[in-house]
Amino acid sequence: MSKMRVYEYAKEHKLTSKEIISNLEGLGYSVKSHMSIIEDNAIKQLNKKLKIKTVTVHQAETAKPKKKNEEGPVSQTKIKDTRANRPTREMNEKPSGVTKGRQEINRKTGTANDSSDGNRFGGGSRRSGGRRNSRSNSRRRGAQQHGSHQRQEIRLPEKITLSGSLTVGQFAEKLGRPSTDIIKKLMALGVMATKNQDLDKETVELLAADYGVSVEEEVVVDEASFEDEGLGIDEETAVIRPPVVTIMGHVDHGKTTLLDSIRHTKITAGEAGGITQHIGAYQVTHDGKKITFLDTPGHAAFTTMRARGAEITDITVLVVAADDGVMPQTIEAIHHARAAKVPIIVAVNKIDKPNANPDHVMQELSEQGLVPEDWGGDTIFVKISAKKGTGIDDLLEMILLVAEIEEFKANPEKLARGAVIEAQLDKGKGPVATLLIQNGTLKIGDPIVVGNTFGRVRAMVNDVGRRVKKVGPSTPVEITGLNNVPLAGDQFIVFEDEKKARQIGEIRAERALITERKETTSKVSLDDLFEKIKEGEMKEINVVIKADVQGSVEALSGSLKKIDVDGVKINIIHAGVGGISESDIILASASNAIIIGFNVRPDNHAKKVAEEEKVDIRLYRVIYDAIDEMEAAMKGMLDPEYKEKVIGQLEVRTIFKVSKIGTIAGCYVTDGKISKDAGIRLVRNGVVIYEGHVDTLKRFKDDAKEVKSGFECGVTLENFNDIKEGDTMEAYIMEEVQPK
Ligand SMILES: Nc1nc2c(ncn2[C@@H]2O[C@H](COP(=O)(O)OP(=O)(O)OP(=O)(O)O)[C@@H](O)[C@H]2O)c(=O)[nH]1
Repeated sequence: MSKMRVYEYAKEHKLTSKEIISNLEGLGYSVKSHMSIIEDNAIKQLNKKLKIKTVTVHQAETAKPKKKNEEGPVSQTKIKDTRANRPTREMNEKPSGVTKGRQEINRKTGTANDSSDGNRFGGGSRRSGGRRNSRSNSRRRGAQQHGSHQRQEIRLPEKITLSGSLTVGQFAEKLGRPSTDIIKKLMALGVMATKNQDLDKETVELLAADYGVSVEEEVVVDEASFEDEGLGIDEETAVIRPPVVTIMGHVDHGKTTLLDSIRHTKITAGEAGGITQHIGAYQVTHDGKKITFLDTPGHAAFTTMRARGAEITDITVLVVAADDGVMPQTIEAIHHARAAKVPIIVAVNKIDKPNANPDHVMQELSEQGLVPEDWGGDTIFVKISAKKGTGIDDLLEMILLVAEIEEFKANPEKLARGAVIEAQLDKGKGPVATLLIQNGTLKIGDPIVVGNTFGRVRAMVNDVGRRVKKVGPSTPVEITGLNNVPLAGDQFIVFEDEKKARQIGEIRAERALITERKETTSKVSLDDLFEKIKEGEMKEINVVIKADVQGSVEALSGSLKKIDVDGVKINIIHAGVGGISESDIILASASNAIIIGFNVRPDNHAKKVAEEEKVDIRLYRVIYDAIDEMEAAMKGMLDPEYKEKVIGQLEVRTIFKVSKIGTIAGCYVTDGKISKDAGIRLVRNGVVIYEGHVDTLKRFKDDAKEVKSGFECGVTLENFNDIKEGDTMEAYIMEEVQPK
């Protein structure tokens, strides 16, 4: 028997590398990793042991503590006891509305601003009490001996719960007291309140304290910030999911070639025959196991996703060309993968090249801390030729091996969660987004919130262009049915009902708008603007874009930037979320820009300023209308090319000299026509002796716009009187050459 690696032995015996490692360790061997070599002797011992002890190993496995993605069930509410005993000082810091009344309360009752005195509302008898409200709760709840409480027969609750604010009526209901009691109490304290008036948290707490009732604050989990919850992976029910792999490396080292090579040789079994479709990610099957590859190589995309909070990559394949070695972007890629704590597999590419030097690559990478297993390290190196397809199977096998060790898991039975890989606006389909399912299963019809937009999954198409009805974890799928275009890296969540999805989607859009507004108000700078205008000679149209959500802003900016009509481009000087404001108008006015509003309108003040400043505001509800109109406007804006078109010929038959007017040529139109706005070339004996414009054109005594062939007319020329009988006139116009 010869020696073999741990994973090879595991594969042969249909066990996991982990199991083999723990068995070897049980036999007293020290094993570094799944790539470690097992010597002949150990194999013999292992064979012997496994026959007897396989069961034990499994038991040991199940008893192990859970490792990754360990999260408890997501609880909806957390109860926090805020005990109604707040320092009076806080009240004085917030003098507004109902809250303001409490300041007066303190003055009236003469209660000291001191938290040790809990009886802020009580008046005479209370003031001498000096007890802390929270401590006196039970006594008061019981006998209700003092003041108005004596008359109340219904027992007060021990505590009430509060989330946000309560109306007077709601508060009364919670206490089991008539609203009038509460209103009276507030009145006594100098606050005039109606039943429907909102009481803020502090007021509720103070009133409750006065009744000796404690207040528990219900902290509702903010469902609109679903990113904060994590993916909700439940280890108890989680099952293994395919790994998601990103390929990184230096320019020209073969990332794209590798992605293509894997895709073409390994299209998901059963899906062969489908039409390869670029949706930003694809899945292949190797040894009956799936692997998902993100189709956008390079760390820019990887980092953009991460910057947006989406951590979708499980494994990084670092491509290094064997004929070029470690390059700046190779090192960058290592840093990015490390920052994301993603395991790295090195693919030493282009080994088919005569000058390939894989050892050199290994040595250079060792210096970066990626030491090959053969050299005692723990980094997997695979030698490949992406071009020739060499070593692709080995690479896939290593990816599956790492996946086996890492145990990437998800709960297919849950509602789907995940991230956007890419998204765009399709002319026919509307917003289209490729989603990667990270947990749960996504189904047609699912109400979904994606980034700051929402919708209902209308259709799903997989990476080979097939329509699918549901997709599980680690699967990329292109969906339609969203209201707007999300951004790559945005996260998504499916809700049970559409109403909820809409509600959450709207909250998120609103929040994004507020954040955006805060950011943009400080960004606008006229100085920058003038700098930009001074730059270069290139003709460009300045545009300010305002839209309802960030997705639309980006979709619109992206499409407008792509418009290029004979070298004239659109220059977006400012783009933001929110209504069109005065500052947008001023900006547009100063930079001679057009404002494009998508699903937003200018407020009245902005409208007025726009009129004064003569700023053009264009409002659209369909992104494509905006783009089409801009393009058309740009065609009109180009310096038009003109060519002359002769429209008529005239003969000068008589001359009238009129002192005040000058020379009137009595003409006959021999061909075509003459029009008032035509250009005229006066030709005498084949020589052009005048070129200019018609001054007056008359039929008998009346002004005429045009006179056609076969008719007579009187013509005077602009600043020219030397017209003679027998001259001919050529009438022409300049015609714009339409751009193709
Ligand atoms: N001989 C050989 N050439 C290869 C191999 N893999 C890629 N190439 C060639 O290397 C060049 C660059 O390959 P790409 O796949 O475009 O490299 P990339 O890393 O995606 O490059 P960027 O997209 O520019 O970052 C192409 O001409 C490929 O044909 C290989 O295994 N052997």
